[in-house]
Amino acid sequence: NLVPMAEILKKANKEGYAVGGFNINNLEFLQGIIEAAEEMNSPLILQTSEGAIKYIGIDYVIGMVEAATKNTTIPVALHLDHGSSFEVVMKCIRHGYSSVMIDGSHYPFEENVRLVKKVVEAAHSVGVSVEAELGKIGGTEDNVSVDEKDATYTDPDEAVEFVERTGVDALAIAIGTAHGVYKGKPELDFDRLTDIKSKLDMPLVLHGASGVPTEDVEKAVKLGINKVNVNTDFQQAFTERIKEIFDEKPDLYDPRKYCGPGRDAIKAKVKEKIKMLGSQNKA
Ligand SMILES: O=C(COP(=O)(O)O)N(O)CCCCO
Ligand code: NA
Ligand SMILES: [Zn+2]
Repeated sequence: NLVPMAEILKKANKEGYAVGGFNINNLEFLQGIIEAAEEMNSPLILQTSEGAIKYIGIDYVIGMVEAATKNTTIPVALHLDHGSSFEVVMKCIRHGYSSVMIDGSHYPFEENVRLVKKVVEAAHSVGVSVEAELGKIGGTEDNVSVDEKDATYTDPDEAVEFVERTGVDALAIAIGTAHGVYKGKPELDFDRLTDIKSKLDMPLVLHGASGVPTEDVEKAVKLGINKVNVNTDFQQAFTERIKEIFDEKPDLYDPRKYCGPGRDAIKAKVKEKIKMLGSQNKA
């Protein structure tokens, strides 16, 4: 049984820690992530991008997550990451997602407000939580892509107006992170985060956390980030372990012999992230 993301993030905001928004790409990601969270007694936000839903199939996503959470004691939300339209959001809600992101950050402000407001009314009417984004983070992942020159930081005053007019449960902000692998060292605008948090004491979300130094993520959490999205680091952990396996045994052909160790690598990396976010024993 799933819980609304708002519940998980309200507690995180109150107690000053962050919860992982960890993307699932296949069975092994789901198993590695849920096992790590259970062993760390941590709340968890499982999330799928639209690309992952296309790859896995939404019925499989729901079926696998149902199996994964059937006997769990930790609170788990199933969240649509970077929902691109009202229609996709409604499809996920209809299939049983407990939380959705509607990402209107590439639209003009008024259009973003209009779209998000519409999603919030529909989602909240059936107890589903909503995340939106204001400002644009850079990088490319799946079909989410923003040129460096188009990346824009979140304006604190705009953020206040945005939240008042939409009623979102969580706001993804742009303070210098980017999706995917960084080219240079990311420089986070901690003053901007402090300013936004002082004006909006609500759950704030950091996207693009893979490749951000641990101490910078820990500082962002201290300053008020309550959800941290991670995908690339887990994809790299999975892939690097499998490459190692094939270096040792190039003639392997049983997928369990390399996807199993890949799963273990994800699990270990998830535990590191949970420690970084401070959500251990917060279930
Ligand atoms: O913010 C993130 C994760 O970013 P990263 O992969 O840099 O950790 N995501 O939203 C995950 C997937 C994005 C598009 O599918
Ligand atoms: Na990143
Ligand atoms: Zn993202």
